[in-house]
Amino acid sequence: MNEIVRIDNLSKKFGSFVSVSNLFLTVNKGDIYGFLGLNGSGKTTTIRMLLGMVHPTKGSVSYFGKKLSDHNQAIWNQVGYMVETPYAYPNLSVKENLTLFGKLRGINSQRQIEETMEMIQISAYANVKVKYLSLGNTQKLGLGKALLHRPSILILDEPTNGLDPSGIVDMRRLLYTLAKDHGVTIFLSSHILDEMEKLITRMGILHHGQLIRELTMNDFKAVRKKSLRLKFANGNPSVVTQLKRLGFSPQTLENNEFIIKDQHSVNHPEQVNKKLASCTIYPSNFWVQQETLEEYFIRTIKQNGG
Ligand SMILES: Nc1ncnc2c1ncn2[C@@H]1O[C@H](COP(=O)(O)OP(=O)(O)OP(=O)(O)O)[C@@H](O)[C@H]1O
Repeated sequence: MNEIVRIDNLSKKFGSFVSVSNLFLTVNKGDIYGFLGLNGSGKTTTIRMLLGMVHPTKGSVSYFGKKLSDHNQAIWNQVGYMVETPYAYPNLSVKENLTLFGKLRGINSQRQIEETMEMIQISAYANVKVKYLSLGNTQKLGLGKALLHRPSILILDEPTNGLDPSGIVDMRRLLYTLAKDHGVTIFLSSHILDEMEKLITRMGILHHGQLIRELTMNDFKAVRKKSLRLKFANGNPSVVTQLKRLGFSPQTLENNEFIIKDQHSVNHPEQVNKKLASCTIYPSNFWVQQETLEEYFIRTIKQNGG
């Protein structure tokens, strides 16, 4: 089945405050779905409803076509999650912790524990007590707990929270490997948009509890703004006139930098370069600037009332 999660008209009110409003969303097999939103936009509330930790005011959540309910506990055999820095016993080693958490889930196979440690790339620390682990490795261990029963989908709320830059990159690579090599579908929220840009295959932007945009990474690559940038080593007051004479409509930035935005030029920078050279205009830097996910996210939020 392609559709793993379906969120259908989901809303949550706390008193009169609407935290999540009329949310429709699907997560398909193989997605690495980035759930993006500012602080307080309703991401955690949604994730808690996905995990049955918060009861929706309205709407439903389904996994594999079956609605989440108290009578359908078997669903949790296929779901793994990490919603906050997960607990581990500090005086037990990584392996002892996973063995213990495995037993609580009815998993007694040492092989499965070893395989889990390989999946989360922590085997080198198998015998290290958890209290001596870095935060990055503690988060990996949390992922290991979530993966012990080999779920089809992993739901993660801010998995890189508190990690240093190298821990963040490590976590991104690990999640990519889990999706690519182990076929795990991932739904995750994060604030670190430049990392998300390198990882996710689809995204939903949540704003004031509403899903204001949903698109694939390929859609994003097609719709993001692009412009041609020219930078000159030295100031030349006639550049703008020369560029206009060549048919361009340049905008001037600081530091002898100019932007050309017309689509033909952006799509054919080599033709622009040729024209410039024919008039002995030689920029020291010449490149196509693409809107980053962070810039696109901020633009989308602003278009929706900021
Ligand atoms: N139990 C609660 N009672 C009252 N209001 C709540 C409760 N839980 C969340 N909220 C409110 O709902 C809104 C959404 O909160 P939520 O934690 O889901 O946002 P978030 O997008 O996860 O933010 P962050 O990125 O800061 O974690 C916030 O305004 C928050 O104050």
